[in-house]
Amino acid sequence: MSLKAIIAPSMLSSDFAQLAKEANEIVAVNGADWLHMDVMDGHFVNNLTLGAPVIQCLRKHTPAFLDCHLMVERPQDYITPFKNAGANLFTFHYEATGIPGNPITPMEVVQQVKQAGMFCGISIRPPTPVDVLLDSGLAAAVDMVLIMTVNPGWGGQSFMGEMMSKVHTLRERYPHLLIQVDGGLGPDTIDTAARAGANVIVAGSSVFKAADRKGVIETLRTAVAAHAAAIPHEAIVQATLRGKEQTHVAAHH
Ligand SMILES: O=C(CO)[C@H](O)[C@H](O)COP(=O)(O)O
Repeated sequence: MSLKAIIAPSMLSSDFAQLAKEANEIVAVNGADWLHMDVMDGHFVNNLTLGAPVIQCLRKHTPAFLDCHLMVERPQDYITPFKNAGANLFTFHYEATGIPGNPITPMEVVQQVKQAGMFCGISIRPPTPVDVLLDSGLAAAVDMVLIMTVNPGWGGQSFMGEMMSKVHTLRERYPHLLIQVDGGLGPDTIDTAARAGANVIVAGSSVFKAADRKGVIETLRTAVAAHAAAIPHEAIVQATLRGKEQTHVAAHH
């Protein structure tokens, strides 16, 4: 089965006190593909959310694909804990590496994530130009690029349409790349992102605050599918579909 769009609701907007229930429902009942887990350390961003212990607990309750977005300093310190906790995808920030306090290069982090056996994503904040991912070979080395469409830290912010030029540049250079966008995505902004070439959509408040969560997820999927080709990353597609199927099976027993 092919997949043109990956819809990843941000669990930051769910009820953390009922995380496992919310996670399984959003996949098995509402049709999401991934669970987007916002990991914030209170240093790289001002907010503090969850870490590997919560991922490990959640993994015991759901077989769904766990898309972990690490908004943390020293991302390399989290690779083994997240792998052991059951994360599928480990996305770290370019800006957290290659700096005086953390001189490890982003490419070294990519290699370590892959050696650990996870898919690897790299993210850039709004002020960071997309060029840093191009000639460095980073966009070609990772499984996914995450273009932030808000300043990371909080859900419920407004979508920054001016980030779409980054998505467009990446899509032109890398027709097969998974390009994730995160921040302010919903039915009102999805067409702009889909037209630019995004095919992995994080949506927090627009999904979890909706009366019809399934309808919002379907709207996002349809908009992306209108512009996207089938995702050619076979390993990620298989892991996604396996996670969905097993979540459906578990929910109906
Ligand atoms: O990474 C994030 C914040 O840093 C969140 O994933 C993002 O903001 C999603 O929330 P919303 O869809 O409500 O904007």
